[in-house]
Amino acid sequence: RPLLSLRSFSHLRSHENSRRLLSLPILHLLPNHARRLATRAEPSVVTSEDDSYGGKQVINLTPHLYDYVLSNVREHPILRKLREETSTMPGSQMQVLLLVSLFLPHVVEIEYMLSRMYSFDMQLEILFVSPDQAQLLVMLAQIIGAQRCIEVGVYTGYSSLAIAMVLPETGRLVACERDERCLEIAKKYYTRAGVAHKVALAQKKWVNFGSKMPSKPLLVDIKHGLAVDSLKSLIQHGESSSFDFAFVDAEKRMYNEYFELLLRLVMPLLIAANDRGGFSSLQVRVGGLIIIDNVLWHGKVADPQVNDPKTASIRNFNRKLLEDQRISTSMVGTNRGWHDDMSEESDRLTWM
Ligand SMILES: C[S@@+](CC[C@H](N)C(=O)[O-])C[C@H]1O[C@@H](n2cnc3c(N)ncnc32)[C@H](O)[C@@H]1O
Repeated sequence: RPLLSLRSFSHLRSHENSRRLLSLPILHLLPNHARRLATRAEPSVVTSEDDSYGGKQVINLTPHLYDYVLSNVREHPILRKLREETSTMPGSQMQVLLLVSLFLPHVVEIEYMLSRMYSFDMQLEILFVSPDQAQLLVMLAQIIGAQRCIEVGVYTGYSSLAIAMVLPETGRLVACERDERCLEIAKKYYTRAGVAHKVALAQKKWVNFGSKMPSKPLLVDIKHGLAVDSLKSLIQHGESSSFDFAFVDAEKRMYNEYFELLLRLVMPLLIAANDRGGFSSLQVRVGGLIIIDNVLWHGKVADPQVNDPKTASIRNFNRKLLEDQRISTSMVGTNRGWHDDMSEESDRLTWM
């Protein structure tokens, strides 16, 4: 019976208000097949509302089409195992973290507060990249010949494992994650896949950044295991301009801070020359790639009526990148997440 009423919502889906109805958390409570039915009536092609694009159409990834995409992904068996294990993890204990953090008097650092609150949001989010997104990440890393990578937001390690598996033996991935329980799972799979030696974990209290001198690991004090701490530590320990690839998938309101720190860490290949054959101040940045997940934020960034802090922050960040002359950017739509959760608009748009 609930199916019928939700199906009737789906006929109204193109209408703005009905869209919101379908985004209501109630859809999360439905079994997967009910969610699929509730969202099946979507058009398979979307046309830009702006006439100046001449009715430009893009394919809308319907559940059916997305299943087809997923059936065309190469996913390593170890990655599949990790995905299956991660998808059974409960998120229910996370609300408690938010409440506890609000009463901790010594918690003053903004990232720390945000990261506690993040745990609350995590219940509502698709927590890790889908196999098709991982395939794209990996391919981009391979195309640029990535050697030294940073991941901000590891969770149980799906995307970092995918990247580490294609890095050369000399390659290194610095994995920034504040949740030690998640990292335990990640470590298990890094070992299982034989790539643990390529991954340097930026954990609470200390971090092993042994990538420059593998036999002599460098120990750095990290207060909360938070990403900004870790990135700053890398800079302080002389690792600027030594990475070539970064993937950001952690606290959304810290995107700008992550980005600015990563710009210092990710390698600008400086082509510096002038017509007299010497060096000049002309510097051309080529080579480094920073990929940032979730820049559509469940479609909320395009809705002027949504102004919650996280949406506003991502919207400002997107605007800033568009205007930032230091970088080349591209917003790339990937998918809606591999979960069967069809209640949200795609948020997996990525800046590169
Ligand atoms: C979306 S998940 C990452 C998923 C992962 N990239 C993947 O696709 O497999 C985000 C992760 O970022 C971590 N995180 C959130 N805020 C953080 C912070 N301030 N510092 C470090 N990690 C953080 C969370 O604990 C969570 O595990």
